Amino acid sequence: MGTALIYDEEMTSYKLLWDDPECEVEVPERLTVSYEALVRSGLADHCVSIPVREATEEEILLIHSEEYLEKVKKTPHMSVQELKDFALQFNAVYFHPNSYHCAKLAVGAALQLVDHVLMGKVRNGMALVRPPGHHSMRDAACGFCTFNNVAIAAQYAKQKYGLKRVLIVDWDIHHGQGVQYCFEDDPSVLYFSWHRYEHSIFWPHLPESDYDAVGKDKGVGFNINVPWNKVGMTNSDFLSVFCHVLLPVAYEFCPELVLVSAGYDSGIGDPEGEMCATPDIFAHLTHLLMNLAGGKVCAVLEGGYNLTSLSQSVCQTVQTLLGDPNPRPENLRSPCQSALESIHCVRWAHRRYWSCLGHAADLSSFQISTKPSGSPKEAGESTWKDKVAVVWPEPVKRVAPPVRTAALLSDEAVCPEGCKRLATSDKLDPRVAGKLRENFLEGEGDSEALSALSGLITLTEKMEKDEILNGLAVVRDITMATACVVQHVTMAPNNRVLVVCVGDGEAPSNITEDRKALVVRIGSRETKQSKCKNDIPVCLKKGCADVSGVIQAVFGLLLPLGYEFDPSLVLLVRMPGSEVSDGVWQQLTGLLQCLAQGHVLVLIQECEKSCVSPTACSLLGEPAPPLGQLQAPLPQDVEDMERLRRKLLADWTLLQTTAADTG
Ligand SMILES: COCC(O)(O)CCCCCNCCCN
Ligand SMILES: [Zn+2]
Repeated sequence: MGTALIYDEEMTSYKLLWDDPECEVEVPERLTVSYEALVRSGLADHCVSIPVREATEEEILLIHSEEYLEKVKKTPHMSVQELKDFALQFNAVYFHPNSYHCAKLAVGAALQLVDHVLMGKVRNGMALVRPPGHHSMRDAACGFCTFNNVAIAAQYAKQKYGLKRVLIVDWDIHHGQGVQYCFEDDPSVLYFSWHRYEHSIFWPHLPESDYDAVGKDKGVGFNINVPWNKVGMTNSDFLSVFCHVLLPVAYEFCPELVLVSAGYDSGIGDPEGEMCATPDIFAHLTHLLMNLAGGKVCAVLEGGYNLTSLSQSVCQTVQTLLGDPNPRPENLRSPCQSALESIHCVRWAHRRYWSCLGHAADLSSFQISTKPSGSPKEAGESTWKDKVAVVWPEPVKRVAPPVRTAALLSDEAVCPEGCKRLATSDKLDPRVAGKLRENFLEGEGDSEALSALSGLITLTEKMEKDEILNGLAVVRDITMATACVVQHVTMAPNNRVLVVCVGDGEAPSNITEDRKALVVRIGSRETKQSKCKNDIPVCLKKGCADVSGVIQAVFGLLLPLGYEFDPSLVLLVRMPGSEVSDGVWQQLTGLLQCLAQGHVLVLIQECEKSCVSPTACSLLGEPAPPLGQLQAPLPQDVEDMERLRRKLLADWTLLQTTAADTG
């Protein structure tokens, strides 16, 4: 199933016809540079091109009032002066004789995307539209927006397809207050937005953009605002919010559709956002959403005003939607204090509504930073032209290896559909063979074990050379196999391997303190083995059968650790007898491909070969099936994980969830 791309140059046929410093950033070139970058990079050719259409009045009226629609319908016939006067009644908008037509196309594009995804014609997709949508309200245009494209799409999806749960992720740097107003009392639409706020001195200066606006009436808990109270937020701040706020809640909510208000003014170089997150971060944000809703992700363009940053970020998003491997996250470091305060506040504000946040530390432990004095920043004070030109490195080229998934299986086993069987090369380098015999086979002449281990070596070497992206191996002795891979990979100077052991059993013995291997074990009991710092056991009372517990561990511990460790290879080991469900296993296999440029090697014990095909599906890029709405994790497990997290804070900064954590 493919990735849809919806674009029509007709949406570039309106622009600002007079002087207005507030609106001059919103230019037609935003769309052309984005589309041209997709064409130039070859990504557009790999997408399924879907035509736009005009939204019908009925569809627009899903969100907007008749009065408002009637007003906007008059704009095509207005003079420039009348357009200017008409715009004055709204906040930060402009109109053009063609903007109504384009606004109907923008809505229609979003609905075309939703139709094709929900009818299963494509897996996911992106709509490049203007005018954007997330500020417009029932009766008003606002912030360059005429109709609320994403809000209409959510309502349309519920009405036409009977969806019960829709997630809207708004990573634009402005608060989509228009979306919040539409759904704040609606528990079927979970709206998440982060936005530049600076304690409301940033536009649109709304108190209801703060973290304590959690929704109303039946909708309490279903509106999540993460205010950025400082500029300069980085990739680390963004990933921390995804791991410690959005994703645990999104998995508990279990949406049937994910809509992304994909604004790229949150990226570096943008004059509105003034943030520092680099374009490749959008590959990770997209990837982390792609195992929700069975992969049904619809990204709809909102803002983004630095044409270079915008076009690079759009390409990063589409390339990930297409399933290409993610770039390795560059030099992640600690989230800043202000971001940690925001994370702490929003987790605390939602602690009663989401069981995954139930243990969020209360706010008494620190004073929220004083709201700085200072008047709201108004346009003209330092228009975007005055801002210092920001530069950043071109994102690394992301090339999908010729073979996506290789399988190392016993001769009689059937190779899963789509995988390439790895021939256990009998021409093994005699030195390697000698080493393997010496280290792992105690010299016994077990040629089958030797060929299995040598097959593993071959697999890892082919991944290192980017000949294959990922792989799975069915082995007889999983502990030996793990130790063999760890030893081989860590021989190379700047290689690092993240070992994720799912289920009980002893971790490989050869884990050293040199931070070239990090082992995270998710199981049911503390193993007796003395643990070095790089061997982290996560204990769940009910073991890996506990879906909520495993998901809690994945987002609260495993992914932050994995991102900070930044391995060159992920080794995912399914310990024999682990009661992990195929669904959870597939989620893990899918999510962990966000690390190590997707180089994930899965080890499965011979007796567990029934999970070979679900594993292969995930390694081939199939989205994992939804897990269902999650129950609360066991309080005991939550406490144990919290204690473990606090213990690890000294060495791992991405585990922080409160400003007090650095104490
Ligand atoms: C969905 O629209 C995309 C967007 O969120 O980027 C629009 C931002 C409007 C920003 C308006 N600035 C007013 C500055 C006042 N000093
Ligand atoms: Zn914006």
